[in-house]
Amino acid sequence: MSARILDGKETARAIRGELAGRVAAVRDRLGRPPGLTAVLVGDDPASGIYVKNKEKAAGAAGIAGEVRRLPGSTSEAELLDVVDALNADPKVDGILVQLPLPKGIDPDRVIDRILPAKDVDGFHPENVGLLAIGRPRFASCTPLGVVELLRRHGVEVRGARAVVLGRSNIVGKPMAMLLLQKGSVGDATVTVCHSASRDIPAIVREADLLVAAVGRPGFVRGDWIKPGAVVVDVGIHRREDGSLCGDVVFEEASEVASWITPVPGGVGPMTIAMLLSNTVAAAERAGGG
Ligand SMILES: NC(=O)C1=CN([C@@H]2O[C@H](COP(=O)(O)OP(=O)(O)OC[C@H]3O[C@@H](n4cnc5c(N)ncnc54)[C@H](OP(=O)(O)O)[C@@H]3O)[C@@H](O)[C@H]2O)C=CC1
Ligand SMILES: Nc1nc(=O)c2c([nH]1)NC[C@@H]1CN(c3ccc(C(=O)N[C@@H](CCC(=O)O)C(=O)O)cc3)C=[N+]21
Ligand SMILES: [Mg+2]
Repeated sequence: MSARILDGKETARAIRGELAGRVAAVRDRLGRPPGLTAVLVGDDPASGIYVKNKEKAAGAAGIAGEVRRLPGSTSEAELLDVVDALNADPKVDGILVQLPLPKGIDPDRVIDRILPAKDVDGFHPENVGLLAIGRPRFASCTPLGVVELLRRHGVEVRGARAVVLGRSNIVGKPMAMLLLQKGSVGDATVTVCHSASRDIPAIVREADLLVAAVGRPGFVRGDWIKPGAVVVDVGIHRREDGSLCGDVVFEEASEVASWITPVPGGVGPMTIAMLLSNTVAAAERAGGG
């Protein structure tokens, strides 16, 4: 069997198109477009690429996207001042501080400082808590993108045995929480694996839906996949030849799965689409809308 492709690039394009009407309505009501500011500290090359992609996508959707580039020598206090200024800026609906931050800056202190109503990454404890109790406001963009990608391809999650590989606050944990939500895109039976989990291949073999977010290239092999399972690969790694690959050996898994995400062109573009969608939602709520 050859798996069908969960096309994140095309789906993200469609979502950007659908946001246009909402962006126009915000412009009418507020007299300005939705605003998103990404803060990039230091010059990590991968972070630089992601932030540039976000800026481009924002522009394509009619959102005023700005990048604040700060030197790697920036102190935590200086970064907190920048966050305070963005919190107070009425033209900024969404704030994103690109992770990882340089050593010496505590990411938790920075995330805690972002106004929850502008936290379009969905990393602030208030937004994480709202998701955990089934009242999501802003959910983390990557897992939200996964769920939206599945929904738009008609992939049924309800009742499925889902296995999430990875428990990070950005991907694994919120992914598990979204799949666990009551109704609509949730209602899965969720297992979460991490570095202390025993016999991961055996756990993965039970999965109807697998989400791989371990950050290890080629970690998941084809013979771990249950025939007909849905495979979502969040991992992204640059090979020595410059090409990209995921946490799953695509060539093997696509022989067994029913649906699979490619890398690139799968989860990555959906992450950015959800960031834009969260930003438009923040703008819609701004000024009492
Ligand atoms: N496409 C996109 O939009 C995005 C892609 N990514 C990519 O997704 C991947 C994961 O990102 P992120 O969650 O931030 O990564 P982290 O490194 O923060 O988390 C990795 C998780 O995987 C677990 N893990 C690591 N090694 C193993 C192992 N050998 N066996 C079992 N579990 C293991 C860790 O366990 P423990 O907790 O025990 O340490 C941890 O929970 C990366 O490749 C990243 O680049 C990330 C964000 C967005
Ligand atoms: N505060 C914060 N929020 C994030 O959402 C965040 C972050 N920090 N730090 C890093 C991770 C990683 N991440 C990606 C976004 C887009 C692609 C993406 O566009 N990927 C393309 C390819 C990109 C390329 O060509 O390199 C694809 O998969 O097709 C990938 C990864 C967001 N993250
Ligand atoms: Mg995100």
